[in-house]
Amino acid sequence: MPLVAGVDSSTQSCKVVVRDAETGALVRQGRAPHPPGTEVDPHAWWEALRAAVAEAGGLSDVAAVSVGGQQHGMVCLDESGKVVRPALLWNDTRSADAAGELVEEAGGGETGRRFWADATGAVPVASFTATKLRWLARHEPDNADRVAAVCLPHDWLTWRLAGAPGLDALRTDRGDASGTGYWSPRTGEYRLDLLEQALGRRPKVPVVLGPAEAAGHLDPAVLDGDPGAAGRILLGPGTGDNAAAALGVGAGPGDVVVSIGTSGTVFAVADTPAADPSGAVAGFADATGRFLPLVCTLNAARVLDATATLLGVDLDTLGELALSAPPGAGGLVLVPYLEGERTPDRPLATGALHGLTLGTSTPAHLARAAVEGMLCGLADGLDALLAQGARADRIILVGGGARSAAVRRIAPQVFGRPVTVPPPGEYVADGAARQAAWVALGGETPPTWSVGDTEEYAAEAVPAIRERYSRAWEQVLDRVA
Ligand SMILES: Nc1ncnc2c1ncn2[C@@H]1O[C@H](COP(=O)(O)OP(=O)(O)O)[C@@H](O)[C@H]1O
Ligand SMILES: O=C(CO)[C@@H](O)[C@H](O)COP(=O)(O)O
Repeated sequence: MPLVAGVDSSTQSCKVVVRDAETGALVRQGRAPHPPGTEVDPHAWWEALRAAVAEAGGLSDVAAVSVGGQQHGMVCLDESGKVVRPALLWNDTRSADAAGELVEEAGGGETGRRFWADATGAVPVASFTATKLRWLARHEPDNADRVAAVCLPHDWLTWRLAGAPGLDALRTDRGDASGTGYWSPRTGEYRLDLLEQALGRRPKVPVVLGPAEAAGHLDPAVLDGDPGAAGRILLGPGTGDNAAAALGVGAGPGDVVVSIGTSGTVFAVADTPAADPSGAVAGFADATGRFLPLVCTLNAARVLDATATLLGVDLDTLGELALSAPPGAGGLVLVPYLEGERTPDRPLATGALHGLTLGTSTPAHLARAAVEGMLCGLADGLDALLAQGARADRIILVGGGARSAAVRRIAPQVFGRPVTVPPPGEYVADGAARQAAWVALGGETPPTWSVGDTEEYAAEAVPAIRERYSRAWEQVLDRVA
């Protein structure tokens, strides 16, 4: 039984799974935390990956390994392959003005947004790599001048696993390339003109591999591995974490995945590329050769973390409190823009609490409002996805937040549709492992793995929750400068 490994280098932590390549059975796993903040030295991801791999029992017996990673992060390398500055992550909003500039330069307004949606599948927002490069050019010109290559978190980790063999060896895949702002999912080509427009020069970019094309071999020395493994362990192309999650849950036509991690994402696997000039839906590519129209919010599981901290309770108690309050929380609405927001595009916004009365000033009402507010942002994302032609025959709920019973039970009330919840698991790492199995075993499609027994959560829709939220979300303050 050949084994394969999958890595999820996500915002908060690194997770590694080792699975049977043919059946998908879980053999062993490990995890390690990432540092907090929206600017992170990539070496911290490397150390976390090493620790998670060690906890998972090493990689010397696997046939292939693939890395799934948080999307968009700007990893700049100099001529010698050294990291130029800490990476700016997808949730770092300092490049909001840069996003506006890029849209203006393309004609501004509807014209500018349509240009970018047609050229790259998505309208620039602060999350995308291109806007971070523009920020670098404006604010750190000396660093910008040193950039010889730019890549993404998963590209860099794959390259490190290969032994960092020179900038020409950088590899990526369609899924992650589609979040840069300088690659077109429609043509499958880089738009180096747009990269140059953003940064003022054309650094090297990773070669974009096909869905099951190997990125090289693991250098056993880098993980203190068995030297006998040299040249034997294949590296998969890897992909962005959402594309990996789609592979991990086996999403197909008619499925919409809602992932509640640090980010909240709502996405579908599609046969045709999306180009939404409103900017709500990003027309990404997936990890199988298809497309991944996606809506992303900056505020998801951490809204629950923050509310639990505010109330001085743990996450389970927060969930119990939320379920003890009535649907709609008696009119209390939490607008959850704790990190600014990406969808809607309000990078400077802060959160707000509306509808406080003596009656709603209870821990239970606040807990309920937090869960509902977070889900309302995702429900708006679902509507935007449906407006772009996606079908939602089934909604699959994953991510750390899906471990909350309150989230699972309140989601159908807010979405107005039942949700399907696979067993708790690491679906990004699983998707990366499934990609690795595809690379190791070959074939036209990835091997068929079962996710196990899913649970269905159904409930009567409570439209009043979203109606009240829709009147509240615009009424927030921007953060103090
Ligand atoms: N039982 C739970 N109830 C609510 N949230 C949970 C629970 N367990 C984990 N989480 C949330 O999961 C989040 C991490 O999710 P994860 O999908 O691993 O994030 P990321 O991929 O962005 O690093 C944490 O912010 C935490 O609040
Ligand atoms: O920016 C996006 C998608 O466009 C985020 O989904 C990141 O990919 C981070 O994901 P998590 O760490 O929250 O899973």
